[in-house]
Amino acid sequence: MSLDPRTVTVSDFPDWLRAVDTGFLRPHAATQEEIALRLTHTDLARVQGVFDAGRCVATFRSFAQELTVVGGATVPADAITTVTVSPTHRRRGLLGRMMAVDLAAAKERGDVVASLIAAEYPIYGRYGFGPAAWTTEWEIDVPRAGLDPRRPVPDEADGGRIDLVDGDAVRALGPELHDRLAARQHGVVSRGEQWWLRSTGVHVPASETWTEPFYAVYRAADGTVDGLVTYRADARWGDGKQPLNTATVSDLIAATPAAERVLWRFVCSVDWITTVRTGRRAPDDLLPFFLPDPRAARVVTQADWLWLRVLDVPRALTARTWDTEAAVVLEVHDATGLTAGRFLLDASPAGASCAPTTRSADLALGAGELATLCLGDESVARLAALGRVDELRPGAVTAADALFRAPRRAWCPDMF
Ligand SMILES: CC(=O)SCCNC(=O)CCNC(=O)[C@H](O)C(C)(C)COP(=O)(O)OP(=O)(O)OC[C@H]1O[C@@H](n2cnc3c(N)ncnc32)[C@H](O)[C@@H]1OP(=O)(O)O
Repeated sequence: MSLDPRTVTVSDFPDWLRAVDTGFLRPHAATQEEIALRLTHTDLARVQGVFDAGRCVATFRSFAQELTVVGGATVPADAITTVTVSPTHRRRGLLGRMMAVDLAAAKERGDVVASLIAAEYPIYGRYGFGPAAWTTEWEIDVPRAGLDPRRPVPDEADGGRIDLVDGDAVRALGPELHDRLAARQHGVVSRGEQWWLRSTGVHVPASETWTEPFYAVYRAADGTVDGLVTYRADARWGDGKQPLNTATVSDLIAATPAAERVLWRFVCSVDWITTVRTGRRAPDDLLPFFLPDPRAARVVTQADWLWLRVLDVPRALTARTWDTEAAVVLEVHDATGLTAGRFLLDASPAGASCAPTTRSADLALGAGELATLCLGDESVARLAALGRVDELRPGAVTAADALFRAPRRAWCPDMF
């Protein structure tokens, strides 16, 4: 089999899109207009394909992204997406080949991490990725929640207000609000203009069906837009006259916990809504505790979500903040060589330094474990108990465990 791996050209692009649809098991429906539109915002230099007798059989794309790390700073990330290999060509190393090309380019460019949402858990660990942010979805049994249906939301004491708005308003208000979320929540990834156009129904691929959602913004007492929720409702009735509607939230972002509280209570207060599906939230989301009976929020999904791969150890570890003080020498094993080495991390609440060292190592770990730890969402002690972090100096696990932890869980609200 003579295969041609290459960077995709404009003339390759329609067949490349066809191959993506094949890999993701969906009917190929892209129109000429859609293909032309996608080309306007696709950096072809970062689109790879493998061709067999002129036909695309493998796809891979990356794009520039900013990732918020612990403490609110952002680092440049190499966001990987649309990874597919045709079922006729799987398990011949095509993904491995495309991944190596992309990660080498990302490292060369100066990206600090690579990021992706893994379709299946077993795929990406071998490339040095690890799950760095998990996600939880709840279903709220509204009648059980104990909220008072006679009260307006927000109540008068709040002083703020909620307005139903349209997609134009969301595109106007959303980016600034999202910037404020990103500044306070590690794990958040940047949303470019395309994200807003797609999520408000302006640019929807032909393979997807668009249903116009409801959008509501929360303005605090001083008029600042502090929150935005997007939800859709079904039309289920029991006995023909008993409303049993479910509201499914596709996005709820807020700049303050007070705004989160008002918006969740608002969705639960909509007449006819008896069930609320929350969409992807952080595992430690405040949501259940906004309800008088937190047990009314039942976990329906809990899973790994954002996977990271560290490309630059010193920059990944110095960009974040640290709540305690410790110096630890990490021996990083990385079969690809991208980050292998021994690094002295000297961290304190005042800042951190991290650089290659010849000192003896305190802890040994793989690149995937480092990725899993870097947003503070996993415990060093747990990884040590699993045999995935080796303690080389007594006490190092305890010290590193306290050091790496973040006050709140990481949260990546987006699929990309
Ligand atoms: C970020 C994203 O886009 S996530 C979406 C990923 N894509 C999909 O899930 C679509 C359906 N699946 C596919 O298209 C393909 O099976 C892919 C892309 C996942 C893998 O492509 P392949 O070319 O078969 O992978 P490749 O041959 O390079 O395999 C590399 C290794 O990963 C392993 N591997 C690949 N996919 C899987 C999987 N789904 N489960 C377990 N192991 C896997 C292979 O066995 C191989 O292992 P080895 O190195 O020990 O021999």
